[in-house]
Amino acid sequence: MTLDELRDKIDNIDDALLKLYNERMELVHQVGEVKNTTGAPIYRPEREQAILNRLKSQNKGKLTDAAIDALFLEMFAVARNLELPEGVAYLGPEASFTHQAAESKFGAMSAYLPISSIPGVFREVKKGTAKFGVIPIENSSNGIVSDTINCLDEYDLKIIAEVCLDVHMAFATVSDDITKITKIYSKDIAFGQCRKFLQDLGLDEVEHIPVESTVKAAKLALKDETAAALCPAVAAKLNNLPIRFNNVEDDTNNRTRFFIISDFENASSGNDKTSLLVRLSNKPGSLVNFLNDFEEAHVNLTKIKSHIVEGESIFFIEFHGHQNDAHIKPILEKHKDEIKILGSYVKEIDDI
Ligand SMILES: C=C(O[C@@H]1C=C(C(=O)O)C=C[C@H]1O)C(=O)O
Repeated sequence: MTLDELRDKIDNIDDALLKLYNERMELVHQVGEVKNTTGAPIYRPEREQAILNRLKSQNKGKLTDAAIDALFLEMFAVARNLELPEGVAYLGPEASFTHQAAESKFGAMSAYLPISSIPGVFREVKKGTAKFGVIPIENSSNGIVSDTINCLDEYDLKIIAEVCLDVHMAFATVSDDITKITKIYSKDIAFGQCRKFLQDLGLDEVEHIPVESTVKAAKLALKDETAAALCPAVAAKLNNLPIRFNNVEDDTNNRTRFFIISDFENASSGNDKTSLLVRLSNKPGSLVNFLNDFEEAHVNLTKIKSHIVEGESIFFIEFHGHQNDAHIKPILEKHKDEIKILGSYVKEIDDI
């Protein structure tokens, strides 16, 4: 086929897609009307996951699973935004990893609100400035984010989804001669994450200047030919700062898990995880007794971390299943005075 013939065929497919998209949006609108009569939330992550699973299982074409996610998640986000524009507060600044996590769920059409602290994200969702909040919960190298646990304890909001991102750092500078670099800007934690790379390039001895965000690091490095930034590739691109090396972190499996919080509870998807905060009485065996109930019901516990809130020890616990599942509900009911259910949501990963 000639180029023109191929392009004619593509144009015909795009025309058909446009018609189908509009037909689909009309149906989503009708679903929205049904939801409005009952006050049900527009966003249903478990329904979106079911659609993605179905499509992936029947897919026979060139699209990979990741490509199906990318195309359809964006379409879901567009559909929801046509129904009700979504405000998404995230731990900023722009181009932070949390921003990337937010965009992976809420697409290009949502109204994003960068917030400078984790408690600030919770406050804005509670006030209703934003319908959704996105915050980090744990990193594979640095562990649990205490601020997030404290806020989950303090605020009456629900975890409605989890997102896991690979965390990669880039080394970016306007200089084309690495030996002329005299200072490196980044977040304090990132210098430690890239220590071996800096040693290998003889950059461990130059001045390391910690700044509040990697985006700020990129901005500062742009103005100075003797400076470089350690920052996510998107932060460098956003500031037109040339990337010299990609993936410079020591642990290339470095991952961060994020929670999406809102003011509603998800229905069961059949593939869920639940997070709890547990305050047990200070008696011998109370933790073992609590955990035994899960074992007896064959519930797969995936995480247990102790955490101190205002001098008091609490446990952050996660398990496979939904809070309304028949084998889980009685356990949560039995311990209702000791637990705070933080949310049940579609399981994206087994554990970080
Ligand atoms: C249309 C619905 O609402 C939203 C949009 C969806 C979609 O575009 O398919 C799916 C789930 C919801 O987030 C629905 O709940 O079915």
